This record gives sequence, structure tokens and C-alpha cells, in this order.
Amino acid sequence: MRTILEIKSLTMDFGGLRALDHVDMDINEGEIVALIGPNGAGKTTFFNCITGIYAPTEGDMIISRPGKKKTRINGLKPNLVTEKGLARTFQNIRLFANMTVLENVMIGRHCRCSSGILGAVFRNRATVKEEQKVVEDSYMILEKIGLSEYVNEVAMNLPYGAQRRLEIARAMATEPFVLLLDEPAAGMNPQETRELDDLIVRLRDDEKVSILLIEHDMKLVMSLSDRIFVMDYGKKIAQGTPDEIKNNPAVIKAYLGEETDA
Ligand SMILES: Nc1ncnc2c1ncn2[C@@H]1O[C@H](COP(=O)(O)OP(=O)(O)OP(=O)(O)O)[C@@H](O)[C@H]1O
Repeated sequence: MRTILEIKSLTMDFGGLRALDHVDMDINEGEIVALIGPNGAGKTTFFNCITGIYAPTEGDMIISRPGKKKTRINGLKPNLVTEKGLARTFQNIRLFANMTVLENVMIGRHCRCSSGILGAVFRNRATVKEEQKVVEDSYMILEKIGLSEYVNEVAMNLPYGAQRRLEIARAMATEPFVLLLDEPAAGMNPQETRELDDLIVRLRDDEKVSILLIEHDMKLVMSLSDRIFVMDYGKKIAQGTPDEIKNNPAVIKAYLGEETDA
């Protein structure tokens, strides 16, 4: 299997607090990988390092987009990380609440456009054509993600589950090869969570993205993931298939605390 994201010895200090402590991880092409761990384990910090929000104290982050050569992404700003093909969603919904569903996706799509400020000001034929394409592509993405019925709705008026899916649509609009989802099922009802499960598998199978997700819903994690990485206090404490993780004593201890020793 081909590795497309390789994280080596990732370490992040916030003053005296070591939020990540030499964490290794890899994701293969076509995999759905979950990152789990108790609150404060360092999962979001891990995402923030990969996506350029934090510059890690130590370690290496290497991507290998199919058809492109290996690239180190340490030190790249978030917009450049997105351009390289890593897109993410956030723990708390971060949509442009007063814009329509279509506009939210178009904003994501713009990172793949070539017309710059001059094009926007003078609006030559190439710019107009490119804008038309952005609209068409955005419609197509919304259809794939099952949001066509809401195209012209203002984002904040959407049901909660649809807002979370819209975040995924906006991330997909940037044409990623790795999609990072930070607690995508948070706050969803069981029906919405089932739909999310289907959507994530569909994105992997049809859109050929590999997926790394942070998630607390263990039922979803166990059903979706090819592999699971477990963190606790900034360290990776286990990795393996769902069955291996379910029965791993270190994982059980991290989640349940010392009581399991009794
Ligand atoms: N910007 C920051 N400055 C200082 N400390 C931080 C910062 N961001 C995170 N931390 C600390 O780093 C540790 C890991 O936090 P992080 O949010 O990555 O955990 P998490 O596993 O995502 O938790 P949760 O499941 O609750 O979202 C925590 O102790 C947290 O307080």
C-alpha cells in the first residue's frame, strides 16, 4: 500500500506543556483512519500542526499526493497546505453563516482558480469563464454530498446535520487527496450519524480521498475505520484495526482510568 501522509516524531510544546510528544503516524491511499483518545489527549493539536495552524516544535510531516513527488509540509501556512491537497473541517461549525450554501462551497472552490485580483477587477473573458466553472463545479459537489435541495438557502438556516455536511462539501471543493474531519458527528442524531457514515465511505470510494477523522462516537469509529490511532496525554499509545483497538488493555485503561485494574 502507498503511504500518502507520513508524520514522524511530531512534537508540540505550549510553554511548559507538551501537547504532542513524538507522535508517528501514517495514512495509506484509500484508507479511513481514526484518531481517538480522551479529552485533552492532543488530537486537535495534531490536526492543527498538520494543517499549518501551529508550527510544530519538532518532527516531520510529509505528503505524497498521487502523481506528485514527496513534499515536506512543515512551516506551510494553512492556505498553502490546502493547496497541496489537505482539507479539513473543524470541531465547531465554521461556515459563513449569512452566505448561501452555494456561496460557501464556491469560496472553497476559489483556491483552485487561477485568476487573481486583476482578473476580478477587470473581469476579462477568461475570468468570467472560470467563474462560471466555479458555479458549475460547486453545484456538482453539493449534489454529491446530498445538499442540492439547499443550494440557495442561507447556511445558518440549514438543519444541523446539513450544516456539518456543508462543511465537508466546502472542504471537498478544494480538491483534497486527504480530508481531515474534526469530530464530524458531534451533536448529530443517530439518523444524521448514519448518513455521515455513508457519506464518508462514498467520498473515499467515489472521490478517492483518504480520510483522517477525530471522533468520540465509538460506534461510528469502529464501523468506519480501517485503522485507528489512539492518543493519551500527547503520546500515541496504540494503533491497529478496530478489533485490535477494542481489546487493547492500554486503550481500555486510558478510557476507563485506573478502575480497570480492579
Ligand atoms: N493554543 C494552546 N495553548 C496552550 N495549550 C493548548 C493549546 N491548544 C491545546 N492546548 C493544550 O494541549 C492539550 C491537548 O489539547 P487538544 O485540544 O489537542 O486535545 P484533544 O485531544 O483535541 O481534546 P478534545 O477531545 O477535548 O477536543 C490540552 O492540555 C490543551 O489544554
